[in-house]
Amino acid sequence: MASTVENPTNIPEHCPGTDSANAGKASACAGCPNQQICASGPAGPDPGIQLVKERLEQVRNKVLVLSGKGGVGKSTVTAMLSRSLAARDKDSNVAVLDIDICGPSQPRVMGVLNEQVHQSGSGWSPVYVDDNLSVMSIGFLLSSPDDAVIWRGPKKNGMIRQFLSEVDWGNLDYLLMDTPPGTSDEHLSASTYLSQAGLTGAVIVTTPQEVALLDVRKEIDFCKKVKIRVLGVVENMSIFVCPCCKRLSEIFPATTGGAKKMCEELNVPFLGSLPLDPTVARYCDEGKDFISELPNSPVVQALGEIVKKLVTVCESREE
Ligand SMILES: Nc1ncnc2c1ncn2[C@@H]1O[C@H](COP(=O)(O)OP(=O)(O)OP(=O)(O)O)[C@@H](O)[C@H]1O
Repeated sequence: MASTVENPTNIPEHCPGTDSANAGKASACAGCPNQQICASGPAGPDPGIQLVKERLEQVRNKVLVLSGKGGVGKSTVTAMLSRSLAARDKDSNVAVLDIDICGPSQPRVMGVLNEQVHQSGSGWSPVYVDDNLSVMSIGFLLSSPDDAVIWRGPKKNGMIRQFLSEVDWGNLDYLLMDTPPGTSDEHLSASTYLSQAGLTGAVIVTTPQEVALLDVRKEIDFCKKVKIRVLGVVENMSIFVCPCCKRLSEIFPATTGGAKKMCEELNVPFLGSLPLDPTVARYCDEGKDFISELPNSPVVQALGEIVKKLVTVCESREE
């Protein structure tokens, strides 16, 4: 669990966590390369919090991407936002950290499925999608994309700590962190480790129907409880434009007014809506950059507006 861990697979499955009174002393600790460090350290705030703060000092905006429900397009939106942020200013540096430990999607969506990460003296090197766009994901550490990651909380916690404290991102303008749906171990770990590092806030992705919005309200409540600023809500798959007849259909009807109305009620920024476009799904499955290939698509146009708002919201904190 400490910064000296050489290989994340060394972390015992039932690791009690470094801030546990049992750290280094539990039966699960036997054989762990960090047993002595954990046993000798004071049980108190995790030293990883300071390591993360130091490592992310040169990352200007740290943004969590959250969703209440699964399958609403959070990973897709994370990838789209990162590509769009990187494309709008070639002098900026953007990165995606995939902390969806059990369901990493970023290697596929970003088109770097078979890449591997390398370790250097200054930490893990992320995988570069473009000169100014990089990705780190547990997917790069698995021997096959079909491998299942079946880990309990403390082990996920250790992995997230490593990702946040040991990746050599260099100078970054935006680090977008793709999380699993809901509010689980990964979210708690990330919010704890980022607590001193100056987390900019969270973007929440939803679809328009009430069943998804219900969970977004819980996500917003989670953010309030752990003091994460809600940067805004993106409504994904809001409308479907038929590629043949151009008719508009609401595949997921906004029976209660959709995300915009909810944002007004809860007084959080609404960043915009993205249409449902089968080309997007196909391009993401193939890991292709549709932003540069389909600049006139309604999704890319809408994305441009969302990114503009997101940048304004992020910069407003930096005054
Ligand atoms: N705007 C869109 N138009 C068309 N397809 C989309 C759009 N957004 C997402 N999709 C597709 O919807 C599916 C689910 O998206 P994605 O994997 O990003 O969801 P998710 O919320 O990250 O899911 P989970 O967190 O449960 O893994 C994917 O096949 C993706 O290509």
